Amino acid sequence: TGTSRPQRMLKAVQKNATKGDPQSVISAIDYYCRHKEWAMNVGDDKGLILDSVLMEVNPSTVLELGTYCGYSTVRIARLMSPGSKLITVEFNPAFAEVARQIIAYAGLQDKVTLVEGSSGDLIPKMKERFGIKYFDFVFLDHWKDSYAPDTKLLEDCGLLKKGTVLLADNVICPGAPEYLKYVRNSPRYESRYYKSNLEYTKAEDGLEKSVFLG
Ligand SMILES: O=c1[nH]cnc2c(O)cc(-c3ccc(F)cc3)c(-c3ccc(F)cc3)c12
Ligand SMILES: [Mg+2]
Repeated sequence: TGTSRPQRMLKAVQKNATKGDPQSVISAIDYYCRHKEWAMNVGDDKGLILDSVLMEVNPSTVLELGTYCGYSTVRIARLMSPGSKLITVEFNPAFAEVARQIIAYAGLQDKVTLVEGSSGDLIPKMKERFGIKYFDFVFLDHWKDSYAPDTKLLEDCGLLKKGTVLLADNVICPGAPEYLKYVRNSPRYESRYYKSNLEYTKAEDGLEKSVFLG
């Protein structure tokens, strides 16, 4: 055994980024994944769309499903106002361990609570464990088959309010057809597709933005 891809990504951040500078962490990861070793970060193309939707919402509470190495966690938290909170859920302990270090290297650990476990188990515990009433913004980037069930679970747990924005990665590649059917056909959502590219490639992918109407 040797190092894992996430561990090599962390090394690249520690070598090439400046501690406490989130933009340099983002650039170091994008450079590494574009020129050295591909990895499933949302990336710089889709990342610009994530940034603009996030800034439009200016959320006080954010839920991220799927931390991986913390790239999108850093992208989101760097744009959040003082006092706002981001909860990010990661199932894989090895990913979570690297993500904690990348988030800390960016200096964003005070805004971010990283929780290890399954989204299906953790979503019903958000209110009691983290004192969350509602999420203003949800970034779905964990596993395509979980997007629809987890969205219904967020509704059932009363964690969405009128105006909450859901933004889902990979709705084309690898694709989340059941999720798209759900949010595009439900009268409770206003949805639109942002066409882009699969991270660090020329393949098409995109983000689906869905506003909960209450
Ligand atoms: O699973 C993912 N979660 C969150 N974001 C992902 C992402 O941004 C990209 C990919 C992805 C990987 C390889 C490829 F050729 C195309 C797309 C995946 C993914 C899909 C199927 C897999 F079997 C394992 C990874 C994920
Ligand atoms: Mg993704």
